[in-house]
Parts: sequence; C-alpha cells; structure tokens
Amino acid sequence: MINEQIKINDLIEIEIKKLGINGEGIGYYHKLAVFVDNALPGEIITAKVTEIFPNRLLADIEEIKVKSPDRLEVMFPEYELCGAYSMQHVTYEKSLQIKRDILINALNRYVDKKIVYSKIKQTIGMNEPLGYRNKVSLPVRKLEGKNKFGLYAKGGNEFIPVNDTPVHQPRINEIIQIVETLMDQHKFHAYIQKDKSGYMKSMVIRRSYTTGEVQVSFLLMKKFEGIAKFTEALVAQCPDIVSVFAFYTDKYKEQIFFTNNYENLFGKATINEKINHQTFSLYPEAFFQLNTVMADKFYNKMRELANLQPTDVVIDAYAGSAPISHYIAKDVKKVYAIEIDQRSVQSAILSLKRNNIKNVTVIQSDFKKALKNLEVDTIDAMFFDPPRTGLGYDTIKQILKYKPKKLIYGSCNPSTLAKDLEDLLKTYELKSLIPMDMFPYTPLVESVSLLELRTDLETV
Ligand SMILES: C[S@@+](CC[C@H](N)C(=O)[O-])C[C@H]1O[C@@H](n2cnc3c(N)ncnc32)[C@H](O)[C@@H]1O
Repeated sequence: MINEQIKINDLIEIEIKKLGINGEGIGYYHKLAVFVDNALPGEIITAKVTEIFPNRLLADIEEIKVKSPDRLEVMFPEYELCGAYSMQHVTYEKSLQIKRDILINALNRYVDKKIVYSKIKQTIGMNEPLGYRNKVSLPVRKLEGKNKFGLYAKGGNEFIPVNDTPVHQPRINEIIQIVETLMDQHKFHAYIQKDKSGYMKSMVIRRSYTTGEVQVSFLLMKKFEGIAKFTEALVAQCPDIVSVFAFYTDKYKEQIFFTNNYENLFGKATINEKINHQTFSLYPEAFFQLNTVMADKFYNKMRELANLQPTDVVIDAYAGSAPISHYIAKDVKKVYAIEIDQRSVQSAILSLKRNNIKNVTVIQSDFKKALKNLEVDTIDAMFFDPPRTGLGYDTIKQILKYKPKKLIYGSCNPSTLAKDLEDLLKTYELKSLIPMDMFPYTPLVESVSLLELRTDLETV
C-alpha cells in the first residue's frame, strides 16, 4: 500500500484536480487522494504531508510550481494563519463558482437521487464584497504589556493580533483600536489564566450597517472597579456606541461570548438595524445575519421562491429575530415564528411590534417540539433556516406529518443540507437551489432551496 511507504513531512508533487466540500484542493498521489488547503484546481504543487489516513493524505502547500490564473496574493496573511477567510487567495468571481461547486460536491456525496444541475443556479454574490461584517467577536490577550484583540492560529494556542481586517465594517476596526488603547490607559487588562490577573476574555462589537448604531459587549472573568470610568471614556470618544454590556463568566476554557450574568453599562439594551424598510431591535445575544446587504437578498429570494398566497398559513422555523416573518407577513394570512433562544425571541417580538405586524405569532421553543404541539390543521409552506447542524431525520419526520406544499430551506452548510435533502426528496421535488455568498472570502456557502410536494404522492 502506497500510504505505508509515505511518512509525515515527505514532499510529494501532485496536480490539483478538484475541490472538496470544505473548499480544499484534492489531487492524487499514486491514486491516493491528497487534501491540500488553499490549493486550486489546475495547480501543480509540491506538498508536505501532514497526516496519513488509510484512504487519504492531508498536506500543506510547500511550493506552487504551476499557478492557477485565478490565484491572488492574500490580502490579510494573519487570517491565513488562523484558517479564517481562507478564500482570499482566489478572485472573487472564481470564489463564487467554487461555492457552487462545493454545493454540487456535497449533493453528489450525500444525495442518491439524481439532481438536475440546471436547478442549481449561479451563486449570487456582492457588488462590493469587503467591509460587510456587522458583528465581530474577538478574544483579547496581553502582548508585550499591551492589550490586543486577535485570533488563535490554526491547530494551536498561538495568538495572532488582527488589525484593519478588510471584511469588517471599517468603523468596527477603528473601535477595536480605540478599545485597545483605552484598556491600556485604564489598566482594564486582558485576563491571564496563569496568574488570574486582568479581567477581559473577549469582546463583541455589533454595528448596524444601516443606522451606524454600535453595541459593544465585554465578556469578563471578574468585575473591574473602574468599568464605569472606562465606559464613560469609550462613549465620549465614540458617540456612535449607544449600547454597552458586560457579561460575566468564570469558565475560561468555554467557547462562549454571552452568559445570563450581565449588566447594561451604558445606553439602550438594543440597537436598530433597518432592512426592507423595517427596523430590527437587536439585543447583544440575538441572532442576526452578519452580512446585512446579503441578508436582504437572501430574504427577498426566499419570498420570491415561495410565491405565497393571501390565504396561506406558514411557519418560519429557526426564526432568530424573525426577519423572514417580517418579509413575508404581508403576503399571507398567518405566520408562526419558532425560535429557541430567549433573547432572539425578545428581539423578534420587539421588532414585530415596532413594525406594526400583527399576523405573526412568536413561539419560544425547540422547532421539533413546537411542531408536535402546534394546534393547526394545515401548513401551506415552511421556511427553515437552521444552524449548521441542519434539520436531521427526527425533525424531518415531524415536518412530513404536515406535508406543506412548499418548503423553503435556507442553509449555511452544504453537507447537512445535502443529508436533509436525501430524506426530503423522497416526498418533495427540488425546484431550485441558489447558492448565496453571505460570507465573502470564506469557504462558507449559504443557499436557498425551493422544494415542492411531489404531485405523484399527493394523489396516493
Ligand atoms: C441560522 S440562525 C437563523 C435565524 C433567522 N432565520 C435569520 O435569518 O436571522 C438559526 C437560529 O435557529 C435557532 N435555533 C437553534 N436550534 C433551534 C431549535 N432546535 N429550535 C428552534 N430554533 C433553534 C438559533 O437560536 C438561531 O437563532
């Protein structure tokens, strides 16, 4: 077996033939698949072997001997080390094609039924794919006596400070630097686990793309006595910061940003984002898409595909702050918005009231449980926008009890979408699948699918 002759750190020359479902390049070494991050189809590379499995190798690029014409110089190399924004090495146009290919690869892998490729449309992208992120969550560390926000390097603990990241809204980058300087001045230091000194573990900044209002949330390991003065100095320097929170935790290792132990240090509890001529009032913890411009395209596409009727009763599942309900409420008789997270539910209720929408009922529940308890005979359409884990078979079983005529599935994970389609396509027909670039310069692929109840089954 060839993989028995290969050792870690061996250099092998391969040609990249295609992309895998995570956007990695795949080539073959004596018929053994080799997965290489950041390698592009058509490239001939020398790769260094990093892991050996019975059926595949993992390797890093050592040298690119023949470059793809779609390769770009990376814009922000510190992110390459962190494994974030790992699509910055290809032209934007090519990245849109790659995202469609990632989706097709996932369907080929998980869906038995033949899917007609013409149903999978070209990826809808952004005209200006930089400066899109409306929310940034970053840990903080003390480096050479100064507080710095950054990210951890891929597969390790090395901390890499980040500045001026072009995908963040530029004002967010400015505020990160202001907070760093003020932290140094006020001795409001990053928490150090070794000697339990300092206070702050991480910070979340959310800035409304449309109103410019900013909300800052600090995650603290303990109370800082000078926090009122620090906050006063921060909002004096940044009058656009209208909401400041401190969240407290005692779990250093846990990957969380929000807890139930918090205080509103300054200003309002929510900030306003406006899309579709509607105002969304967002608590720090409430879910809202990171890319406001693409979110608008995403919800409009869902609405267009659904082609709803005034008599329709519909479900907006995994509703977050209920933007989908807001976009479709005027088209239908009734919407049930189902969301598990309390603060997203609070944001949804506040926003619906503010926008004078009366035909949406928000239910705080797990979606599957809510379907079991819902006292409604007919559901005409269901919108889903689940987390990366997708729907799963048990939830699909509940959905199939209602057999809505249409399903409109917003997905942020091609693999779980494909696994769900494998189950759903026994009862539904895929009419259209549209990849959307919600996260430019990352390999993440968002998509919207329209599924219609198969007519051959309806008559059974
Ligand atoms: C990808 S977000 C989509 C939110 C919203 N549709 C939007 O576009 O802003 C997924 C949402 O599902 C919620 N969620 C996660 N698991 C859930 C469950 N089992 N039942 C209901 N909601 C859930 C999360 O809290 C989150 O708000």
